[in-house]
Amino acid sequence: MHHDPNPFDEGTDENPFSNGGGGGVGGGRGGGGRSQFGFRPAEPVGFGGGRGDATVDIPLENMSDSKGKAKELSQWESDLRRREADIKRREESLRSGIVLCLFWNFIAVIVCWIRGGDSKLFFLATIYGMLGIPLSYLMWYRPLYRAMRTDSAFSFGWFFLCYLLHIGFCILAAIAPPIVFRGKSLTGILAAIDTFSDHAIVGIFYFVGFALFTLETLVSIWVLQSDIFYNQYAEVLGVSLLSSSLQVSPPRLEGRKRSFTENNAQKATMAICSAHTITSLHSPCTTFTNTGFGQKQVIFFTSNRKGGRRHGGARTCFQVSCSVDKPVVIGLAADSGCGKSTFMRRLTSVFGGAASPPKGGNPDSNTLISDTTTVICLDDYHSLDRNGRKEEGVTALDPRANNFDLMYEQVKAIKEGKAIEKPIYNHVTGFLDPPELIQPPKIFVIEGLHPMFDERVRDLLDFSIYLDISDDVKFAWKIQRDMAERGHSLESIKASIEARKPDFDAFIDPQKQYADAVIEVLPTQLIPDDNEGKVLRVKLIQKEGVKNFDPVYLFDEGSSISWVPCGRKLTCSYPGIKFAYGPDTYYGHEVSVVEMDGQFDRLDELIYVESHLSNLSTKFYGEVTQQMLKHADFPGSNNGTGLFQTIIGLKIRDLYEQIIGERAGTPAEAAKV
Ligand SMILES: Nc1ncnc2c1ncn2[C@@H]1O[C@H](COP(=O)(O)OP(=O)(O)OP(=O)(O)O)[C@@H](O)[C@H]1O
Ligand SMILES: O=C(CO)[C@H](O)[C@H](O)COP(=O)(O)O
Repeated sequence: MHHDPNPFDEGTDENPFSNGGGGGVGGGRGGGGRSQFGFRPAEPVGFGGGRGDATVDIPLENMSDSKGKAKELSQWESDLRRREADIKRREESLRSGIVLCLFWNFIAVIVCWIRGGDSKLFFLATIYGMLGIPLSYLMWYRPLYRAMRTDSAFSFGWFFLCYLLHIGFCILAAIAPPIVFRGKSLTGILAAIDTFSDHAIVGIFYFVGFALFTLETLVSIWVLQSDIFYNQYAEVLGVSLLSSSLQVSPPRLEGRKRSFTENNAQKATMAICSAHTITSLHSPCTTFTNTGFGQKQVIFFTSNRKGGRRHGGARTCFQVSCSVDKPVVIGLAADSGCGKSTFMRRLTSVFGGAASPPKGGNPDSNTLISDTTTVICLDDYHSLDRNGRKEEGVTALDPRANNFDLMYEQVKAIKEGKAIEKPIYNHVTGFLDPPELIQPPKIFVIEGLHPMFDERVRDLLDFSIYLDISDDVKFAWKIQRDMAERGHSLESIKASIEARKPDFDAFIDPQKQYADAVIEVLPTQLIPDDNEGKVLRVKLIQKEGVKNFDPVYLFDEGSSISWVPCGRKLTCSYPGIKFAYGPDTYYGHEVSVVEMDGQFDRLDELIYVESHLSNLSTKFYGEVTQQMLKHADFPGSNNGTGLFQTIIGLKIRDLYEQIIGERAGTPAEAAKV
């Protein structure tokens, strides 16, 4: 009999090995309909009963990688220092210029006085010189210097006003209108013409003075109006605002540089910056800050050599949006030996890197760091070491053996972008080792027994996952690992599982009600009375209504579906593969459940299954299959555990990108990793 179990696909053969066949799309959402697919009380998901200005943004690059970010900021600062030196040099030449002008004015007036001019001219020229030279220092050179050193807008404003007065005086001197003593106290053009007709020598002195004042005027105006000057200053201002928004002190460039580049992790607060090019009709690019998002964000436009190009009247500027780096925090709960490490390896791989323990640190550290993620193990918050637990007669699962206050304080600190000194529980010795320094990453994962146990810690999580491994499967996995890899006897493994069971039920298992996604691993239903535990039935239980998380679905969102993909497009050997999808309730929450029972024969054919799943948050067609093939040797790659762990990894990447996009006030696209 041919029965097409997939109503949406032509030519899919029935799975000759499946127990009961596919059955097509479940009819209706009534009890009978769903129980058919394993979503009903007969086989509850578990579940606690009941139901349920003309700008165009062009993403240029993302600087939120912490190493890239530090490098970028360090390059930025050295560029800034160079530009600051440029501004200072220019201002120094201008001040030397006015000193020269006034000195020459003094000489020229003395020559004029000697050639029969009025002695009062000499006194006036002396006053100009004596006042002008110190005033230029006090009124604009020093304010500029101060503005650069203290980032004070007031100093900058004062400098600007005095600088305009300086330019005004230079113009007046270069013209020398015949107001006082026929203007001869200043060596401007009118006085030069006047004196030249009387005494050619004096006239020449005056003409030179006129040339000097004119040059000083022109250079001063050029410097002031120059885009470079303006934007350099804007940049000085912008970076100082950025630095102050990051609470970096002292507010000197040297101080900032130290903070950003010397890995002074305890004090420095990191920023996530997204750089975009923006085509702006404003010219030049303007500087502004946006102190939204809890006073922690600064956005400014700036032009530089790379970004300050003009395109048909519009200017391409850099827009740099920075927000204080508050890592996205993920919680992963599971009992020991339930696949947390395997899941973490899959997650890290989704972000394109491998994780390793902190370099040069404790070789028994439980922490894994990659470019994007830092995974800490909550075992490090055991307050009692192995002996301590023995003496007190408590297991590691008992809250009394764990320091939740410290866990909360430290997860909170990381979430605020601060580094922490986290303790280490040494699984080799059973002692608590000296702490290790943990820097805030992009994604901070807390994995272990209790990530959702303490309400304060739970509230810090942006997303939470629970790996729910049924007792039989857990037992099989534990035996496999602890006997083969850790040399434990079968009896000791059994005894350990039994001893932990009451505390597991009391303190670990209840956390699954808080999880945004649960991966539930059960024995297969495809083999009647299976007791081998090799073939698994795995459910991905996804909470509805979680911010930045759109549940994955099969075929048709919200419907109930049972699907046997085996046939022409997917090779299956006994006992075949069966998928199901449908809505349900889980601890009173609306959930969507995707289920896979069985295992893949050929991983490359997974693309066929992938193409029928939606909302996968992949970046390209086939990414799930690619990830699975990449890690074909990881435990669970041939079944739903690997598939759903990979999918959750992609969803976490998507969630991260959305959160960062929101925080930086830029399109989520900009935060893509
Ligand atoms: N999806 C899977 N399919 C089959 N076996 C698995 C799967 N995941 C894990 N295992 C088995 O369980 C063992 C423990 O996995 P893993 O080290 O990832 O768990 P863990 O939760 O990190 O353990 P622990 O907390 O004790 O360090 C693995 O060695 C493997 O034998
Ligand atoms: O449940 C556990 C989580 O990994 C461990 O058993 C607990 O951390 C104690 O470790 P150990 O047995 O090495 O003293």
